Amino acid sequence: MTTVAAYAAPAAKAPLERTTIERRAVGESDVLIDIKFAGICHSDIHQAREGWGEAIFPMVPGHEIAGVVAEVGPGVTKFKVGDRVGVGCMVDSCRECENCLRGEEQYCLNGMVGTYNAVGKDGEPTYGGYSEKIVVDENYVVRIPDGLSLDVAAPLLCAGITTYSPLRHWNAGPGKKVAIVGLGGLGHMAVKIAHAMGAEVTVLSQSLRKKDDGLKLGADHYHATSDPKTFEELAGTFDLIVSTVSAPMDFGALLSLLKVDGALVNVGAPEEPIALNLFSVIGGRKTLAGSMIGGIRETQEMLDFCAAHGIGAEIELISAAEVNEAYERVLASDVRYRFVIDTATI
Ligand SMILES: NC(=O)c1ccc[n+]([C@@H]2O[C@H](COP(=O)([O-])OP(=O)(O)OC[C@H]3O[C@@H](n4cnc5c(N)ncnc54)[C@H](O)[C@@H]3O)[C@@H](O)[C@H]2O)c1
Ligand SMILES: [Zn+2]
Repeated sequence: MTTVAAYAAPAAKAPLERTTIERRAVGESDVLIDIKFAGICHSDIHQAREGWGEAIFPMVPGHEIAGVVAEVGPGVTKFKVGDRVGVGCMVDSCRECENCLRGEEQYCLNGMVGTYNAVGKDGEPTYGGYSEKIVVDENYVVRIPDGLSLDVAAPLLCAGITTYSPLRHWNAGPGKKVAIVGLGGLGHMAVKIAHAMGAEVTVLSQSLRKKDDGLKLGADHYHATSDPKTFEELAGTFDLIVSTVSAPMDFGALLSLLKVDGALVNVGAPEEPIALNLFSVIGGRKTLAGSMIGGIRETQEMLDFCAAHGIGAEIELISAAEVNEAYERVLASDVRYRFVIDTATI
């Protein structure tokens, strides 16, 4: 076991504070990673404040982890000391169910093991990336390509894969009109990735406040959802809409923007349910779907895609002591576009 410094929420809604945690000894197929950077995902805040239900405390959030391999177990074949690596939202799964076997471990029928706020196969709680080091089985670790700096790569491990996966699955690409709802951490990655895939990209944001940024990120069009004219003008326009909004939205209004056979894919995880009039999917044979992160193989594919297209996150690098302030700014939609903790400051 190794004692490492970390930032943890001691209880629901309590501010995060510096503490120490134990990491397990490096086992047969484990790698020990020196964490360099950890992104702050809105899911960290939902969980640290028990917005999704009862959680495990103390909680060390962080599932956008970028670092360097410091030690490998005797059975490790994929990584060596010094490799640049990432860890996302899961650190284990059953490896035997049909979903694990086809590389979609995020949908493990026996429950994936979350990077934090979960219990590992050893019966111990898992602790996430707001810490100096982490020990992870090599099968749940991905390689960060040389062309990507670790700081801008960290958010790809959740925000990147969560948007890449549905964009791929629903075939975003040339000739497709794709709308991204919400221009936060996930939304800004979705814009960059959909643009790189060759789609015609529209941002649907609450206001036009971030329009210049959105166009620079790769959007072709930018509209405010607070303006009723947006919904008149864009009715029946899109093949695919990806919603990244962290609060309940009017999904009926978004569905009206789809073409016949279009799909609205929600990746946002609001704490409250929504009400939906089902006539909004009947008319136009529309699909309302969801998507959760991506499998390990697809996460590697996404990192390679991002490196090939020169895509990293737009980040604001902060020290660990600034994490509570950063949470408030995320909640106030005041982030451009991902806070990343420099873990050397823990
Ligand atoms: N499906 C998954 O696998 C997955 C993975 C990561 C995050 N998430 C969830 O996705 C959501 C977004 O995460 P993020 O890290 O990008 O958060 P974020 O805070 O960076 O971005 C959320 C965006 O939603 C906008 N927004 C908030 N309230 C709104 C409202 N009422 N109307 C319109 N827009 C509104 C914000 O302005 C912001 O642009 C969170 O709920 C998070 O938990 C899901
Ligand atoms: Zn996340």
